[in-house]
Amino acid sequence: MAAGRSGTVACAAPAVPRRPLLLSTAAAALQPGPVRLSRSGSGTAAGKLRASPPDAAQAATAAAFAGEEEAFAWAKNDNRRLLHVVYRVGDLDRTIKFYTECLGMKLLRKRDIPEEKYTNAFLGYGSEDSHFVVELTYNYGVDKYDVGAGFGHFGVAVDDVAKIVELIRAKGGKVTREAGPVKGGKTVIAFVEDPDGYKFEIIERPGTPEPLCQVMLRVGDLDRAISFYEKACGMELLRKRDNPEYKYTVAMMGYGPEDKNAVLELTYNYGVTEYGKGNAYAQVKRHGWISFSVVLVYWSWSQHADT
Ligand SMILES: C[C@@H](O)C(=O)SC[C@H](NC(=O)CC[C@H](N)C(=O)O)C(=O)NCC(=O)O
Ligand SMILES: [Zn+2]
Repeated sequence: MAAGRSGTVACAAPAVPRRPLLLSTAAAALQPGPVRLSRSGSGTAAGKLRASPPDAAQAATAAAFAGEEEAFAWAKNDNRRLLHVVYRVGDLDRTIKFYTECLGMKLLRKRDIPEEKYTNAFLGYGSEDSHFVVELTYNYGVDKYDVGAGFGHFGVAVDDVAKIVELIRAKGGKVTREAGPVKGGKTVIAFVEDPDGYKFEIIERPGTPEPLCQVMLRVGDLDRAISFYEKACGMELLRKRDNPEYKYTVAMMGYGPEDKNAVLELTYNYGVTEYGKGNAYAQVKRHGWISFSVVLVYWSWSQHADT
């Protein structure tokens, strides 16, 4: 059984105002006025996060933010980082084996939620308190997902790309692009695929403190995407580079220098304004877009709502 793939990128914002946070971001532009976040239903992520119009009490709380500018200012002034990226896999042990034996990640924790019929596993290059990690979701009985083109790749920084590529090949991993300088640049990269077909760009960047260094998403309008991640998520545009020879522009967004922090790599391919439903990308973009800000604000809120 296959299902559309979707994923979200979550952030932590350890220090946030102690008032209930209302989602008042570019995402709320889809609904009049600020909206409140809540968990409901029993989606794969232990209840889907929903944004819903506020009732009178919530509207009163919304006064806590004088307006959109203040809400955006909050996003900008917060001390935050990219926390984890969550996506679905068809066989948890198969993926854990590949990520630990071929990509050098550690299994950080695993939790089974039988009542919701899914199991999560967190893997990364260090503790979740200080590193960007992956959160894998296995839904009982779903062994295959439709991986399409809106999601581009994860980036893993290593000391020696060629060596990692040979290790992956020796272990039966799928190398889709041999080690060598990136087209139009100098950085040595390679591409491999994990057992579900998610692409990993192996990037030669010795000594980085954050080996899981990129999530690449293809976007249909780069300026719109940059504005969202700046305004709604408080990210900074770290670098923008046009590659006319290869007809794409890339923008790196994040909360700190690219060589020390995980970043969102937004790729605009000339003339491609959306990544079709057929490959389940629209909801990944929309889902990632909404749940990105929802998870971002929810995470902050949930950390303080009960204190
Ligand atoms: C900055 C670094 O992390 C990159 O990922 S650049 C790699 C480069 N990207 C693209 O070409 C993006 C456009 C492409 N049409 C797409 O949608 O993925 C890349 O993949 N280069 C290929 C190579 O062989 O160098
Ligand atoms: Zn990349």
